[in-house]
Amino acid sequence: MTQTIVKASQRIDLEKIQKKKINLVVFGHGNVGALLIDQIIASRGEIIRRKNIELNIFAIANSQKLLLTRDNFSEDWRTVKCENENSYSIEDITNFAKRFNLDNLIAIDNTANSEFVKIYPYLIENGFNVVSSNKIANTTELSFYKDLRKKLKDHGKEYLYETNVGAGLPLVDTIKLLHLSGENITRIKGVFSGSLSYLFNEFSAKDELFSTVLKKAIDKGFTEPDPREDLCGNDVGRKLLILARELDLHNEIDDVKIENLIPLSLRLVPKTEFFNSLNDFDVPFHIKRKNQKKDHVLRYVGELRGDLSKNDGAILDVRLLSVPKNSMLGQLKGSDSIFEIYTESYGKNPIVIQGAGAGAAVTARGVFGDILRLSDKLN
Ligand SMILES: NC(=O)C1=CN([C@@H]2O[C@H](COP(=O)(O)OP(=O)(O)OC[C@H]3O[C@@H](n4cnc5c(N)ncnc54)[C@H](OP(=O)(O)O)[C@@H]3O)[C@@H](O)[C@H]2O)C=CC1
Ligand SMILES: N[C@@H](CC=O)C(=O)O
Repeated sequence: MTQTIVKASQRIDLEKIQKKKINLVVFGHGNVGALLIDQIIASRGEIIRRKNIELNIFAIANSQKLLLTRDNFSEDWRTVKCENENSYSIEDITNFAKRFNLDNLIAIDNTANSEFVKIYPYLIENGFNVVSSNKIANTTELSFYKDLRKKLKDHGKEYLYETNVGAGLPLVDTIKLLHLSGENITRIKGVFSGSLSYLFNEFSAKDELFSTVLKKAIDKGFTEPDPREDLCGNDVGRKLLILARELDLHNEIDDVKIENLIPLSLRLVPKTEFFNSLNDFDVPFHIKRKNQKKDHVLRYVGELRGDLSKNDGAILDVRLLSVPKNSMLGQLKGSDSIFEIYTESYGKNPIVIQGAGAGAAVTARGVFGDILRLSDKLN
């Protein structure tokens, strides 16, 4: 009997020794970040059991406050008292990791902040890999994009961002693999935005006001933290640019020709005035809906085409189109995105990736997928 107990405890100790511990800091705990933290905490035991990988969230931060723990945060992380209520510096996190010899570090960016991405190089220098739902680092100047990749290479670190295009859909990885394997991608076309997909799918199918459907899209968490980023076309423009750069094309965001959906009268007004004036969308979009051919619907479509064998040969555009209801794009429902990927080997029939293109839960799940993929690679 005694012998059995000793053996059992020895086995548990051995499991502890073999367990791979991954140390995570989560920046941003809004719609996506908070769900991600909940998902990780809920799946922690199962991941230890199945993969022998222990996901340890040791830091959670927003723009003001930082929570740090030597143990893993648990379900009650929202009620944990912050010791420093006012501000923190990024060094508080890197120093904490050094002090407690934390390795296998992953920094997760669930902000939409354009300044925050400037911290990536510092994080990488200090031993962090990066996973991000934030699209900014991949869509600022090409020089930053390239320097970041060089920094990653120099420090042997990884940067994963599958959720940058198509939320939880396996799109970036598919494009990356096709391109790496020498497959010539000739064109990518689709409805890249989950929120605008929802907006036009609902608006085209029902007799509702544009502003009513828009408010629903915002409430459902499909839009960017600032929904004007979706409506002006920037978010779809960024997604196109991210895919273009995956194909080694040397484009900048200004190369994307974007049809801005915001009425001229609302383009320069302050945010509160914008949200108080959503009715200004109603008449112009009612006219667009009414003036279509029979059995046609509105879709906001992104397209990457041109001579993709040349670094500067791509044509990138984002337009509101009226398409036949029974076409592939016309049949979209809910917040589904659709991506048609045309390649040389697949000929006229594209590879099609379709599914929920927005929403906090699917996005958090996609970020979680990147964390697991990265965890597998770490020692
Ligand atoms: N919703 C979706 O379907 C999808 C979203 N994404 C991306 O996910 C990201 C997050 O979106 P969402 O959760 O809706 O955004 P939210 O606005 O809900 O949350 C953003 C979070 O980031 C924090 N934050 C802002 N600036 C900083 C900073 N400098 N340092 C640390 N934290 C900061 C905010 O904190 P504070 O409150 O202090 O400002 C907040 O906690 C965005 O980049 C979005 O593009 C990607 C794919 C799909
Ligand atoms: N606002 C975006 C969210 C994901 O990137 C969208 O609507 O697709």
